[in-house]
Formats: sequence, C-alpha cells, structure tokens
Amino acid sequence: MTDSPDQTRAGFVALIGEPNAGKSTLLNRMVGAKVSIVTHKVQTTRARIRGVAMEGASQIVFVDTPGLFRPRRRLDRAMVAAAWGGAADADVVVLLVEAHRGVTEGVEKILEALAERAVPKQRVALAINKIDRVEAPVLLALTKDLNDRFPFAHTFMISAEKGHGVDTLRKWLAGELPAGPWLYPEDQIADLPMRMIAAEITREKLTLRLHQELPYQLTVESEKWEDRKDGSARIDQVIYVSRDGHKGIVLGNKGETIKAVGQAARVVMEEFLGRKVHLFLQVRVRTNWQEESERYDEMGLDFKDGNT
Ligand SMILES: Nc1nc2c(ncn2[C@@H]2O[C@H](COP(=O)(O)OP(=O)(O)OP(=O)(O)O)[C@@H](O)[C@H]2O)c(=O)[nH]1
Repeated sequence: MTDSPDQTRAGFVALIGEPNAGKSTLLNRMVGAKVSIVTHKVQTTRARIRGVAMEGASQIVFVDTPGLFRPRRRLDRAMVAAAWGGAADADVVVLLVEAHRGVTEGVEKILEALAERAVPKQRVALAINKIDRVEAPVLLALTKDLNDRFPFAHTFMISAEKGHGVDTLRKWLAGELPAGPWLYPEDQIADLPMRMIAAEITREKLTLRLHQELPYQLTVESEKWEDRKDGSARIDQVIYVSRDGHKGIVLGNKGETIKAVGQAARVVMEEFLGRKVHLFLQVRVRTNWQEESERYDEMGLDFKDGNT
C-alpha cells in the first residue's frame, strides 16, 4: 500500500545519550519552545519530558530522557530505568554523541545496552552533536567508528545549539513514524503539566544561583496554581531541601538568595505563559525526600525502578 502525501503519521522518538550530550537543547530546537530546561550542569533533566513537533503531516512526540549514567543512589537508578523506559516505548531512538568527546566509556556502555535492548521494530539513528567543535576529518572517523560498532539506520551530523542539521533530522524522523492519526491536538506543544514546567524553571534558577553540589539535593514542587480573574496566575512552590543547614543557603542572607531566584524564575514563567505571574516560594526541610515514592511519581519516575 502506498501512503498518500497527506497521510498523517504519529509516533514516539526517544533522545538518548550521556549527560550533557545536548538532548534538551535538541528537543527545544525540534519543538521550538522551551519545554526542557538547559543549564551548564550535568544531570539537570529530572523527568521524562515530552515535546510535540509537527513536520508536514507527521506528529513527532519526543521523549527526553535523563542522562544515562552509572547508578549510584536510588534516585539515579530510577533515572536510568526511566531513560530506558523512554527508549523502549519509542518508534525511533536517536543516540546523541558529542563530536569532540567521541567514543567514551559511557557511549560504549550505551551501545552495549542498545544492542541488548533495542526492540527489532525500532529504528536507531545516530546524531553526532556539537559538530561546531571539531574539524571534518575527526567527524568522518567518528562516524565510521560508531557505525562499525552498531548498525545505525542513519547518521546525522548536527549542532543542536546552532541549529545545523536539525531540520534534516526532524524531516527524517517524520518519515519514519507509523501511519496513523495524531496523538495530540495540533496546538499542544507539550503534555508536561504547566506546574511541572514552572517547578523546573525555579529549579533551573536555583541551580544557576547555587554553584555547589547542593542543587542536586533539592527538589521543587508547584503546590498550588490559581488562575486569577485578571488573567494572572498565582503559583505557590515549595523547595524541599534534605538538611536544615541547606535551608539557610537557599534563603540566603536576609532572604536575598530566594528573592533573586524567585524574581528570575517569575520572569521566565511570565515569558513562557504570556501573562503576569505572582510567585510564592517556601523552603521546607524533608530529610528523606529521595526515598519517598510520591516525589518520584511527581517527577515522572517509577519508584519501584529505584528499588532494583
Ligand atoms: N558547542 C555546542 N554546545 C552544545 C551543542 N548542543 C548543546 N550544547 C551545550 O551542551 C550543554 C548540555 O546540553 P543539554 O541540552 O543540557 O544536554 P542534556 O543531554 O540534555 O543533558 P542532561 O540533562 O544532563 O542529560 C549545554 O551547555 C548546551 O548549551 C552544540 O551543538 N554545540
């Protein structure tokens, strides 16, 4: 059967790769909106975030997976499981490799895992990212090396940050998806609840402001969301820290840290929502938040995965 050109297609695409490979940057480029938060620190993606891109008559639903790294704590283990969960559900898997880092130990591990876990019906593509950082011969050698190690359906050379090659990749993905009706209304760019995006925005600002290890030990939740009659939104968020001492750090001298974080986050939220936001932040100590199942559910992670 030949599909007509306006045949609709829809399916899931998982972006996988080492922490910092550029998955969030690529997702944002493909979707054209800031749905996933980019910072300069690794392991910032705490949830399986999906973005939806339209390309011709195809709807591409992206699963942005957390970095695949060696599990250490319970939370890390759940994140690895979530990453593979995303890949297992996908019609197409795109492995992002950093051009200037080449075949690292982490990339080798992912290739091994792909060989074991990729479902036969899946198409696995290679996207060599950050090509702006290397010369052509390096790129060609890396392409050959990686294709010798795994039978990729296609290789793309991209710069997610600069946008090079991203349209070509998106067009190819669109053509690989199964024929069928769209999964989301066309105007919906992300199925991530707005509360979760708002929490991610605050967490990003905290991460940028607090340069130590501390940000990895805190989580942000939007407890309340009120759409006001005047068109503005009131958002109440709680920043959970794991130790009493951390509370003071997040608050800062006379509350100046949390004030600055709140202001910066509010500006981004207003930009994102296109309306005025009243943001209220609170800090609470919860010593064992990393062990609590409801925290995992809210982050889109499956708590039982962390138990294995
Ligand atoms: N030079 C260059 N830098 C890039 C490119 N794409 C992404 N980056 C940078 O690489 C860093 C990591 O990008 P992210 O998109 O956060 O990476 P990630 O894979 O989502 O990271 P995790 O959330 O830790 O898994 C950021 O500082 C990006 O600006 C690129 O094409 N060229």
